[in-house]
Amino acid sequence: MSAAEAPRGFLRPERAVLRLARPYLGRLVGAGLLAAATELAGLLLMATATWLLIRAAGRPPLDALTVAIVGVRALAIGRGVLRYSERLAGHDATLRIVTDVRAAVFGSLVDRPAADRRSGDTLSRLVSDVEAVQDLLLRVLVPGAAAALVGVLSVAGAALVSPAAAVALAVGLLLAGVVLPVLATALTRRTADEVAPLRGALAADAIDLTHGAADLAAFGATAAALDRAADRARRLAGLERRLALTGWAVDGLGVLVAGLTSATMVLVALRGGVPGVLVGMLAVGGLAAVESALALVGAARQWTQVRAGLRRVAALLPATAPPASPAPSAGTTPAAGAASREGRAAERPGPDGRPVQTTSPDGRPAEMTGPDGRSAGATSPDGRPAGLRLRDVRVRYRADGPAALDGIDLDLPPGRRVAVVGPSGAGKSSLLGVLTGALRPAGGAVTLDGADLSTYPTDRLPRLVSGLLADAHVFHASVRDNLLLGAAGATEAGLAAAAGTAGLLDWVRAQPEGWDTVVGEDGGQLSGGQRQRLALTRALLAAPAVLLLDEPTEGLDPAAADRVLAAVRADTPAAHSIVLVTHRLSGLDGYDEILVLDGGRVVQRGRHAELRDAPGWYREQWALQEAAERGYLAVAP
Ligand SMILES: Nc1ncnc2c1ncn2[C@@H]1O[C@H](COP(=O)(O)OP(=O)(O)OP(=O)(O)O)[C@@H](O)[C@H]1O
Repeated sequence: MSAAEAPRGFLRPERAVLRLARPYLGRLVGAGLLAAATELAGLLLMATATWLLIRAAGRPPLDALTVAIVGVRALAIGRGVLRYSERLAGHDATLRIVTDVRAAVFGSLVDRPAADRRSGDTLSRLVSDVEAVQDLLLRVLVPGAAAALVGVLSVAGAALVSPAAAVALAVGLLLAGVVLPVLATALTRRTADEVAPLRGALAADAIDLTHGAADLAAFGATAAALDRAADRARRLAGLERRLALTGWAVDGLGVLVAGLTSATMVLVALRGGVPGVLVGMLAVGGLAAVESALALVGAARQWTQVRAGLRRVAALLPATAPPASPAPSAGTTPAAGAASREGRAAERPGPDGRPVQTTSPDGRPAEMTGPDGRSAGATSPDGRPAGLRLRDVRVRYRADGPAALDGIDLDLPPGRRVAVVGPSGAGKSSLLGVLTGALRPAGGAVTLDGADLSTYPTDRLPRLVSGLLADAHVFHASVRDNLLLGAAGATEAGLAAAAGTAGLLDWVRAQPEGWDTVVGEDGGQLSGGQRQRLALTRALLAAPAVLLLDEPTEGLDPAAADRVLAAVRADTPAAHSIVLVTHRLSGLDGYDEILVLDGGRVVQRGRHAELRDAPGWYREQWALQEAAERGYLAVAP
């Protein structure tokens, strides 16, 4: 939720939350009184112990000390009992209130349109944001109220002994309980405001770097993404150091205020002729009172930290302003850095650290180059680069397990379009894994323009061979940033062309934010089909020389799938080859070769018309899909 969604106005979020606390007001006040009694017991304990020590130094008869000795013991034990009771009462009241708040938030979320309910966001509101309510009550309100009450009572107590000392104490308490908390909040607010989104962005980085590792590697963007995450971690560490330093400085000032208050009380009491024993009690009592007021510094810090969560919770509670549409939050665009906006220089650093143009976003074919970056060595008889070649490739995931690929031969000269089909588990995705270099074959040879694929640097290979692989990760970033991952310098016209091919353009244009629409964690704000179209657009925009597509139309209805596949084939530059893995056999008639895999072996290969007429898996599947689709078309609107 954006800050725009938060209810505004003085203490509006706090008031909205506390409205739900009304039925438990008695319990809350009880907890506050117990907290104040605990602090007072501590203060009286110090004062009584001081009186006892000073009197005992004069060796009076034991009878004269008995009451004080019993008082010290009773206060020491009583303070522990009071502290325990206060915790019990405070948590009891707070957990009851939090239960009600959680129920109200849950009810409000359920009533919202599904599009507004991102899973991560929903969970965060129910868990961490509602915990902000708990912190407000237990760490801000209860200790704050207790410190204020103890302050008033201790000033009144001091006034009975010495009005001048009471004035000094009141000034000390104001400094410790009002000025220092305000100062601490003012000094840390801006830094604390930067820390929260940065932590969120770093958490999103962690998810994208793990879940999106395959996609980052496929587009050669791993190093850049790691650099960005490291940079964010460095910035966060710097901010947290600054917060800690400010905290220490404020704590130091607190100790100074306590010492100065106590010293001033002693001086004015002595000048006023107060007896020595009472002066000692004033000095120690003053120290204890200021120390309990210093708890307000921590409470104020806590308050600034929980306000963002409180605002989000308050926005969902009844009788608050209806929430506005969510806006993209800053700092949660991990892929954003990978891809910069149009107009900004957006090149990816090459292996030597200098920027390189990684793709051909305008649709020009990426040039086939050898592992050393120079133009390709081996050429086919007609003089064109030889492209990818697989010979007798074998893949085994476990040494003692069955072969996932067994004796695969494949030629992919530039411009060739090959489809790979077969039953589930036949080895189709494994074949793509071999082509990207992600899977090292146990036997056979994989060459790209005559050079062994494994000799290509990992940052160069993705520019030549990449695409839409299984379970493509969609980053918690804008549509634009998700797309620019594979083609950092792409223009808006390039984005529109690729999105048009994948059938995403109309949706993008219909969004108020257009290319800047944030798609949510793992594309959670998109439908399955939109998510797939986005991943396909990204693959098309990267425009590698060998485009790999693993089930690119998954989640699309048959008619849309046919449209997208035809557009992809038509719009892919003629010199680029395509390897399409699909369960769908329609639309394959334009492919140069279709491989039917089963149990890791090529059981049939040829063009669509040949395979359709030959007995085997392909013909059976074709007949089944035809019949199913005739049924679909008969009922489709
Ligand atoms: N990471 C892995 N570890 C172990 N075995 C694997 C792994 N990935 C795939 N396999 C096995 O290799 C074989 C081929 O799997 P692959 O994913 O290539 O098939 P597929 O044709 O793409 O299947 P589908 O159409 O269901 O996606 C299967 O028997 C599968 O169980």
